[in-house]
Amino acid sequence: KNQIHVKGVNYSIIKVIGKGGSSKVYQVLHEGSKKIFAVKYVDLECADDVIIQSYKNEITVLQRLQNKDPIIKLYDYEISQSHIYLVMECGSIDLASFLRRKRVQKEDILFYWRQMLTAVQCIHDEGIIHRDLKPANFLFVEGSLKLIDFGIANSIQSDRTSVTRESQVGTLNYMSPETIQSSGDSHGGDHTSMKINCKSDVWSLGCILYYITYGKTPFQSITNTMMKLQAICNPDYKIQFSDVHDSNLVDVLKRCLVRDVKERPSIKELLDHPYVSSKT
Ligand SMILES: Cn1cc(Nc2nc(NC3CCCCC3)c3c(C#N)c[nH]c3n2)cn1
Repeated sequence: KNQIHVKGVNYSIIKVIGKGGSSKVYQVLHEGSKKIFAVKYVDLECADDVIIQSYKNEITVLQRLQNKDPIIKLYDYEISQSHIYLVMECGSIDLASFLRRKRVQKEDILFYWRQMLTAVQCIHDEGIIHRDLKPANFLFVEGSLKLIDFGIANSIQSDRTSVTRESQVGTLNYMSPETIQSSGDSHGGDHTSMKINCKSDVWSLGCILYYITYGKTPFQSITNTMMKLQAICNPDYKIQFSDVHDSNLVDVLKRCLVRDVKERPSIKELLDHPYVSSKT
């Protein structure tokens, strides 16, 4: 069957964009308007109440953020006992796939950085902290980067047929030291403030900017998971910052990748940083 019905509206499947454990994202055509959409399908058959609630929370937040430009548009959705369908705007490519394909021109780095900061600032303003930001969470829609999820429900990986799937899902390369350490005390120990918790997303954004700038993430070369986690948390493990054309960019990277949360800049401070504010 190559048709999807959501709230009685017919969509013809064009292709599968990505699939995760129990979810798929399709590129579809709305016959009536001849418009292209993305439909995210979640199979709830083997989902427990916690998973179902996490998807409902993600939808609630997505609805609440609809008036913000850097957030993916949700046009319609359907929740039943067995499935969830989300009809959303369709992007051209996610940032992870884009970065795998080509190196970013140095003059474009600032453009992407500003858009990522603005998108994450949107969710922080709504009291949402992602905690698992990576390139696959950002999507190009008509040339601008938008955030497609908020780290509430579990994520999806792109449908890459190649066996060597260096999947972005579950990658630790963008995880902040405090997230790694706090996930230890499972008795919900994040008594720290929202202000402090927002900094975890700043660390992840710094890792994404590092990847865009240098073509690899700060700890990518450490393949052993245990060793990687230790290096992320070990202040004696010095992250390398080779010089690039713009010393302001290196300064931004160094500030985002400070292990001490209190020393790490906020999104607001990063938007005021000379790298962002000194250019047009
Ligand atoms: C070639 N390509 C075209 C797109 N477009 C697109 N991908 C979406 N998710 C992708 C699922 C796999 C991982 C990467 C994101 C969504 C989406 C959600 N969720 C809502 N709209 C979307 N648009 C992506 N790659």
